[in-house]
Amino acid sequence: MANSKFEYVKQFEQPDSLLPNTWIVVRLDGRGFTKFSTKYAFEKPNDKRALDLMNAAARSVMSELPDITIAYGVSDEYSFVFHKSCTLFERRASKLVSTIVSTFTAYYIHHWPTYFVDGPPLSPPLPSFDGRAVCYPSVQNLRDYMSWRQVDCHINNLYNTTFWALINQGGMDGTAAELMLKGTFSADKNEILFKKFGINYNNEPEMFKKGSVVFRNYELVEPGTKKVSEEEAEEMSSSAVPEVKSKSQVEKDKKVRTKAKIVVEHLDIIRDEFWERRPWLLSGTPGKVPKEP
Ligand SMILES: Nc1nc2c(ncn2[C@@H]2O[C@H](COP(=O)(O)OP(=O)(O)OP(=O)(O)O)[C@@H](O)[C@H]2O)c(=O)[nH]1
Ligand SMILES: [Mg+2]
Ligand SMILES: [Mg+2]
Repeated sequence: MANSKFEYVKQFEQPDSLLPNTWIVVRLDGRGFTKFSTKYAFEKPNDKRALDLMNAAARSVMSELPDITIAYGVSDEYSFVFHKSCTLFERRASKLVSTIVSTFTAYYIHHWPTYFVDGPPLSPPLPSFDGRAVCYPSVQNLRDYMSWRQVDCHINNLYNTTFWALINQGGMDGTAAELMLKGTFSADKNEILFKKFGINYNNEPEMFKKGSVVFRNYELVEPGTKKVSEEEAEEMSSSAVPEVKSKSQVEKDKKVRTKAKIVVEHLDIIRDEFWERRPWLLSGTPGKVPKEP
């Protein structure tokens, strides 16, 4: 077919492929959730319904996109990780980000009535999310990114738990609570919680303290057996030439991934153990699907 005289406008489209052979993290974040959480009376500082809803939406995203290796969520944000060998959408940033953000938003709204059973139904302005993609060249960089988010979760949660205890149980107003916490360290906050309110921070729900990690579950590897150490994983995935899997291997991996159960856990992802027991997360090759009991 002959080109129309308008077709030249295609030249204005810019390529936006992400750097090959790097880990892609797409992080989304709720737009104006300070206001949104007030509108729907989220419990302070943590609303289990809201977090379970975020996790349900993330799990739905993962089941629609088998290329996602792992996801981590806290508060109104979620990070989705693609293996460095991933070639989905030719690694085009806008396609990856817009697909993840719109799929997540659609499921957030879809699952809303399951988690907010008693409250008012959603009404405009409806929840929306922004998103960005960042490339990390090494396993160490990727793990440091994940650790950064989980440390952030811990710091914010300890602060918020203490802040709201001072207000709800201590009868302080926001300004006084803020002033009291100014310049305090973690140990001080733990002590305030315990001495003033008898709260042992360690006994707070794991989801609040650690955030949520979503991944495909295969048979766990016993530590000390067939584990892939961080160095080995780094070696496996640090080849200068991007790993190219055959089409049939890609299809086979996809089948196994689709079969695997997607789980939501609240685990320490900073320490080695989490990664060592789940070598498939960094190797990119699916593990063995556990037999039904
Ligand atoms: N009460 C309550 N609020 C929450 C909960 N989770 C998230 N939020 C709110 O969501 C906000 C998320 O912070 P940000 O993402 O930094 O801020 P934002 O208001 O969403 O603004 P932008 O992200 O810049 O659009 C928190 O400050 C809380 O106000 C929850 O479980 N309970
Ligand atoms: Mg936000
Ligand atoms: Mg946020």
